[in-house]
Order: sequence, then C-alpha cells, then structure tokens
Amino acid sequence: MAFPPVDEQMTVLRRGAEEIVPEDELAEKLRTSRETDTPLTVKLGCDPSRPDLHLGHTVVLRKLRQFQDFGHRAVLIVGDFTGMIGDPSGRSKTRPQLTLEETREHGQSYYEQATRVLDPNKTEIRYNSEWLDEMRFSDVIELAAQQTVAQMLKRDDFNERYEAGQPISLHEFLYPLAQARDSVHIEADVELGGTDQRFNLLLARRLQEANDQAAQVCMMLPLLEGTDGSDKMSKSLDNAIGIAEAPEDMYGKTMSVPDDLIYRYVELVTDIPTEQLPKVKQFAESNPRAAKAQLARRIVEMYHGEEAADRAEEHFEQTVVEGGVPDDLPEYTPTPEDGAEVGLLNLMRHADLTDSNSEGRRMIEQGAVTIDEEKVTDTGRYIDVAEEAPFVLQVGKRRFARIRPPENGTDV
Ligand SMILES: Nc1ncnc2c1ncn2[C@@H]1O[C@H](COP(=O)(O)OP(=O)(O)OP(=O)(O)O)[C@@H](O)[C@H]1O
Repeated sequence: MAFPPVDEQMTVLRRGAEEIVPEDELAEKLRTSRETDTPLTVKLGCDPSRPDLHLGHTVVLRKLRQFQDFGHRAVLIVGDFTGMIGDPSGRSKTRPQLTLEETREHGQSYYEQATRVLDPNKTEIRYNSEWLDEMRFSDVIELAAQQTVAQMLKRDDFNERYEAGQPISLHEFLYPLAQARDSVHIEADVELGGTDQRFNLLLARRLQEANDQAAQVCMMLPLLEGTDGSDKMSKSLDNAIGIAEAPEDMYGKTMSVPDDLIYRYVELVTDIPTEQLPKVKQFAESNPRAAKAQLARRIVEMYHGEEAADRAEEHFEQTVVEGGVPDDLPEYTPTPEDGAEVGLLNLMRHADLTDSNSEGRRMIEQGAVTIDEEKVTDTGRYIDVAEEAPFVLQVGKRRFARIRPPENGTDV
C-alpha cells in the first residue's frame, strides 16, 4: 500500500497534539517509511487496572486510528505485568495492585472497547508480561542502572510525594522503566500518550538509544476535562462519559459539560473535519445550547448509530427540558426473591437505576429519588409492591423505571 505524502500525514497527525518530541524526527520517519514502503510501529500503552474506557481515552485512540488509516501498524500494549506494580502517574497515591489474572481479564475488555475506535484488523495487542515476566534479577539491575534517582524525582508526582514526605516504594520507580522497556521490545517508532505520560514516554527514548535503537518519537495529547469541567476525565473521579454507556446517559452527560468546553470536546473527540473547526468555534460561542446538542448527538452517533442518537435526543428533550416522564420507560417486575415488601434501595438496584445501595442512599439523601413524581426522603423505606405498583420510579434527572405489580398478584 502506498503511504500518503508526508505533508498530508503531518497535517492530520498534528491536529490536537499538544507536543511532538521531536517533530522533525516524525516527518523524517514518515519520509523513510514512505521511501522504503515500511509502516511505522506506533505504540499505545494502557493500564488495565480500570478497564472502562471513556471519551478521554479516545483522544489518544483516535490519534492511533489516524496512523492506522495512513497504513501504519498500531500496537496496543496492555500493561498486565506493569498493572501489578500500580503506576501512580498523575496521582498522588499508589494505585491498587492486581493479580496477573485480573489484569488479563481487564486487558481483554480494554481491547474490545478500544476496537470501537481502532481498526480491529490493524490492531496488534501485546501483553507486557510476555517479556517482562521473563527478566532475571540481573536484567532488572541492568535496567535500573540506566536511570538515576535524581532523574526519577523529576517526575512531578514522585517529586510532590517526596517533598510532602509521603512514602514512595522502590518498586514504583520500576514502573516507568518497565514501560520504557516495552518500547525497546517492540522497537516502537512512535509512542502516543496523554500529557500525564510525558516522563514515561521520554524515558523510552533514552532506553532505546542505550540499546542501539533509533529513539521513538513521543506524541503527547491533551488531557480532556471531565463533565465537571475541571479535573481530567477519569473513571475514578466520577466525571467520565464511558464509550460503552447507554445512549441516553451519554447524551445527558454531554449536555452537562460546561459551555466553555464544547469546542474542546468537538476538537478532541469527534471526527468533524479540521476545516470546519473555526465555524464550530464561532457557533459554540454564539449558541452554546444548540452547539452542545449537536455535540451530544454526534458523540452518541459515533458509538451507537443515528437511530440511538434520535432516541437519546428525544428522551433528553422530554425528561430534562420539559421535565416529563418519557413514554418508552424500561419496566421492572419484582421477583419473588424481592419479597412481598421490598426495600427501596434494593428495588432501585434490581431495576438497574443504581449500581449499589450506597449510591441509592446518596441519591435519596440528595432528594433525587421520586415515586410518581413525589420525593422520597426515607432511605429505609419498604414498599409493598403488590399494593403500590404500578408506579414510576425516578432516580436523578435521567433514570426511570416503571415498576409493575408482581406477576402472581400478592403472592410474592
Ligand atoms: N482524560 C483523558 N484525556 C486524554 N487522555 C487520557 C485521559 N485519560 C487517560 N488518557 C490517556 O489514555 C492512555 C491510557 O490511559 P490508562 O489506561 O493509563 O488510563 P488512566 O489514565 O488510568 O484512566 P483513568 O484515570 O480513567 O483510570 C494514556 O496515554 C492516558 O494519558
């Protein structure tokens, strides 16, 4: 396959990138790849400790997809081995350590979600335990000898913890080294990552050179803010829009993003052509409500298709804008296991309105739970479903269920 001209590739690849280190080397690598008809190996590392992908992850995944579309080779490195170490990148606390088996399972789920953005036929998945698990202690010493403690402490999160007198275990220093070793192993030409990965990505360049390899180009992408508009989008911060979430939730959550982030979302997570971006910017400033609705539609369309986007839009208009109850409510019929009198917290969970009883309790305390539009205040409330159903149970602005009476009347 013929690779497109270098300038053409560079224009697309530069879009939205925060930093390319060094940019001229990327152009040079693209030139050589074209002349020799050899694809570049582009690496993206992922930490499988939390496998739910959100729009933030798609910023890097979409960039990887662009490389694929030009004919380059994408290698997704699932850090099943490094996941056991627990990287604190961008965080002030150590992450949970997982077993190899857990990280493998998460890795598979990560791959399935990532291929909603990536071209599955051009995505190679590698688990880094394949080479890291085989290293002997002497190999590890040799690896560790390539970096000084002072250099390690330059990484912001290590530095902050060190200054604050918080413990840093020695094994945590091995995380960036192991990740850099991945680049040596697959002979990466380019590595992608969010700006929080800058230190780790650059370290790989040094390690590759020490192993007589050409150093990879590091491409850093901006970190997308979450729906709260301040912190980076992250599963653990409760501000994420998951790419596997239901269309209605995706739509509604996007509508809750602060207006000043509309343009950033369009630029970083949608496929709107670059030349249309200035127009979008103007529109987002002059009519944020309509621009945001367009953005929400676009996002739902990308992951669920046009029909789902229509439904999600309608649902939002009906429930949030008009404050009504939608026509097509999911229904839940209590089962005999629910008992004749079912605790409201359990009922909400069984009807898929909450993930846990603690979430249900919190929602009631916040005044966000209603039964037939009447606010519930008692977190310990029991409901005699045979007597009280059918009724509409609502949690928050967007979650509804019609609770039906048990099938065999009062005999539950
Ligand atoms: N909000 C975001 N915006 C842009 N890139 C992100 C965002 N969150 C993660 N990434 C990038 O996605 C890649 C894979 O990240 P990783 O699997 O380590 O997730 P993570 O940062 O742990 O996400 P989370 O905080 O949700 O658990 C990294 O290069 C990371 O920088």
